[in-house]
Amino acid sequence: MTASPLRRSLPAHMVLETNGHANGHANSHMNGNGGDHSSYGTQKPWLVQKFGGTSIGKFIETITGTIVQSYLPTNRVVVVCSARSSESKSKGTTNRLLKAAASALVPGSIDFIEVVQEIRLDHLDAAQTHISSPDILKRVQDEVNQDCDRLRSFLEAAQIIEEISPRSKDIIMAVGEKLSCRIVAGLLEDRGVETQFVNLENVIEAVFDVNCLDQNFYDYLSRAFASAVSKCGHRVPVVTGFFGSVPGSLLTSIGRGYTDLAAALIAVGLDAEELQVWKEVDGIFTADPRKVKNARLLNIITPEEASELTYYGSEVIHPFTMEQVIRAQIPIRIKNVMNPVGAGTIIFPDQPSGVCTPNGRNTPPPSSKVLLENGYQLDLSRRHPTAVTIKDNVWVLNIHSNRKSVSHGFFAQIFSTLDQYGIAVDLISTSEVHISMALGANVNETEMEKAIESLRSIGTVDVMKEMAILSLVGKQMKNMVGISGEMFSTLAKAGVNIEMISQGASEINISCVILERQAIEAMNVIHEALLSNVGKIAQLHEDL
Ligand SMILES: Nc1ncnc2c1ncn2[C@@H]1O[C@H](COP(=O)(O)OP(=O)(O)O)[C@@H](O)[C@H]1O
Ligand SMILES: N[C@@H](CC(=O)OP(=O)(O)O)C(=O)O
Repeated sequence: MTASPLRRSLPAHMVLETNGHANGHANSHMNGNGGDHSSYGTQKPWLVQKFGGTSIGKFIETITGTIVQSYLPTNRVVVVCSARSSESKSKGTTNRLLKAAASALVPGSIDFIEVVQEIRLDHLDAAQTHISSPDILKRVQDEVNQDCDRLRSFLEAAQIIEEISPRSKDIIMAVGEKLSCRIVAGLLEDRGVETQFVNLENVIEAVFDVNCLDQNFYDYLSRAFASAVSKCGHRVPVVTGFFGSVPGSLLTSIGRGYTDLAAALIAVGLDAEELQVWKEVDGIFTADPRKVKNARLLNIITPEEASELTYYGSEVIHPFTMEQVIRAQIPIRIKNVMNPVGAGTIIFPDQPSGVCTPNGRNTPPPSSKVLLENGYQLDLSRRHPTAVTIKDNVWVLNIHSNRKSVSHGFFAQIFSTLDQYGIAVDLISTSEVHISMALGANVNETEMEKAIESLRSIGTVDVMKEMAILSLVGKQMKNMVGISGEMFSTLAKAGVNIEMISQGASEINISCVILERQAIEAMNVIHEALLSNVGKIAQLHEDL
């Protein structure tokens, strides 16, 4: 066990040396006394902590006064910040910045000036409220004012040229993470922790093809990020979760929630012992705890399960995060800023022993065993589903081919049309002349209508809106005879009409499309039947 009150020990193999191969370039700025490259603490393992925007907005005192500090005796901590949201993400700084960008494009509009001022005041107010040292406060205020002045000039220039490219939008969005880091670093300094502000905005120097954001790209990023972070010496790096310049733009290529990925890549580059994603929920539950009263906290979950859950509605962590960290065999732990002593949920692979990691290291035996030996009460061998999730706001498209002959080319035409309008398909079910697709309606409605119009040249198209995808996820489900039968008969008994079924594309997920208005009820009955009494369910499958 380590000295920290908040964490339990991790397997010895996860305590690793500092990365020696980082070769990226950092645009880091000194905060305070400058960098110290002394060897202080170099033996301590790296721990990467990512804090979401609403956590920084609401719980900055706990983060800077308790959470970060409690790990300093045992770890070299890296703090990665999202843009602040003082109420909810929808009213947060990133959304305000995107609103300002849109308003700057309206000729003659001065709304963006007001938005910049709101952002400025929000951050100045946070600094004033929480920082007691006049010197530190003055420095943070100057930094906030400078960032906001630059932002305003940038938006004014954009209005003159009447253009905001995807790259410019990224530059605008980056201000959110910079301001957030200024405040967090200032508060930590105020509480006696030496910090260094690290801006990842200009770290990517190599040119990558937008169509080729492959593993080489992510490996490059993790090296570059680690290089920037490891220049901080004994200071705690406070790192912008924004990183640029991603080919095709960060917003388009990675999407919102990119800070999780930044933290994951830093953890990989530093060979960290753990990546902690701090949220306002105790971890990953058997169902959304806001919607299912009896949802249980899961102490461990595999990355595959976590990915399925995030893609299908339980967006606890950005889906790209898992693969990167897991490739490097680094556990991810979801923890709650409102309950820092809680163990959280650990996301960790259950690969067989002796698997070689990409850097050639021979990994020790499977995680659950190793973790158990080290004091965790974890078990990945559950013989019941792991969780149920719903994704709302889904559209279903049923297309019936108007061809009278063989159907080749039918699917190709459909997918090229969807591609043209940037529409992603969540679920699919087909016959030779018929296709049903569930589409996550995060797409632009106008684009969707245009795509549907275009698809009508291929066949008859029926559209159903206000649908939801219900997914039952579990690593062990492939071995559970009759589980889909139980799922669908449970739904039938509750009077839930099933529009479409998809099973088999992923061995660990059974999904169906239902009416959105029945989604919460459906999730609750499935939870009650298949996830509440897990002892009984396991026994049932043992008997089968
Ligand atoms: N299976 C699940 N386990 C935990 N949280 C879930 C799950 N499904 C959905 N959620 C929701 O995801 C949200 C994630 O936590 P939160 O920190 O509040 O989000 P954000 O970082 O987006 O502000 C929670 O509000 C929770 O209700
Ligand atoms: N600020 C960004 C990045 C992010 O990761 O946010 P959060 O960690 O609060 O989900 C966004 O709003 O998308």
